[in-house]
Amino acid sequence: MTMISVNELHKRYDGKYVVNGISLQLQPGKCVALLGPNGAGKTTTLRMLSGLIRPTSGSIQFDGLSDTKDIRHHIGYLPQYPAFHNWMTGREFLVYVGQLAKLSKSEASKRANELLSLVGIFDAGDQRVKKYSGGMRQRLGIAQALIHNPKLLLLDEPVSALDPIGRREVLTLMDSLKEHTTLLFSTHILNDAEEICDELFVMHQGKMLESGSINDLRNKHRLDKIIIKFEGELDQHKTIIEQLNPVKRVEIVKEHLEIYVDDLPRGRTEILNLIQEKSWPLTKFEFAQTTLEDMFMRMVNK
Ligand SMILES: Nc1ncnc2c1ncn2[C@@H]1O[C@H](COP(=O)(O)OP(=O)(O)OP(=O)(O)O)[C@@H](O)[C@H]1O
Repeated sequence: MTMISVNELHKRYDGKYVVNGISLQLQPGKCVALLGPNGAGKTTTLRMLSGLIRPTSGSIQFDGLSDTKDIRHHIGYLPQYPAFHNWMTGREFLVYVGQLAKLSKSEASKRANELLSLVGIFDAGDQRVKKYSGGMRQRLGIAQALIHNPKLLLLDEPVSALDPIGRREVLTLMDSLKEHTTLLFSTHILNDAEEICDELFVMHQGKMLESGSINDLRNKHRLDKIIIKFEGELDQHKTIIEQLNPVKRVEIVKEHLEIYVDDLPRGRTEILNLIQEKSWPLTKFEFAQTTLEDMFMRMVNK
């Protein structure tokens, strides 16, 4: 069964498509990261999924429902920059949000207690929000998003603004929430995605570049490379190496040549033969593999 199914979603601002035809499916019980550099269109996508803004075109189906009004009851959303009433205590804030979500005062109060303990700030429940650390504020933000017991939790860059301690606290909390709800969160840091998720959507310039399990994507982007270094100029050597058959691409990185090959044994033999034939003054010859990180960094730096 699919929890949310998105087809050819577009959003246009000022004549420009900032989300440009993305399709995705989210299964219940999963934790999925929406990964992309700044400006990729992650926030816009999450806001469309949460029903806060309307798509220019395309469809979003939630559990078979097609009306965006219905969707909102099932979705909890934490914006990138959540706003709190700083003069309230954490508990007062959650009771207030609970009442906005149409809970009675006593239900809201019970729910506030449950959530304060779920997100690990029960002891700080009677402190004013203005005294909270960044990590505590995000945890309160997550509690707020869970107030109506949503089936799907959307978190927009929940750890990006936090220091390492806050980041750790919130990632640990998110990891534990996976048992209760389906989780989709945006980030521009692959490590965060890998730490708690099994699946990735990779966005860039409004498009979905990749999607799938982190393991599958790792295997897909694993390419062998040979790193070599010579004394002297590299440009000429690069051009000659590029002519070899097993060589797919050559890059100059920090005075090294990085040679991507699709057949490592053949690539190694042909490159070594060439070096010998030309008597190039070799100072380094090393093997490595590209990773998902490399793919992401190349994409971001394009
Ligand atoms: N309301 C708006 N009006 C005009 N342009 C917008 C609006 N909202 C977003 N954009 C533009 O859409 C593009 C995508 O923005 P979005 O915030 O969705 O990206 P993002 O991947 O979440 O990036 P970030 O991590 O920086 O928030 C950006 O170029 C942004 O300037």
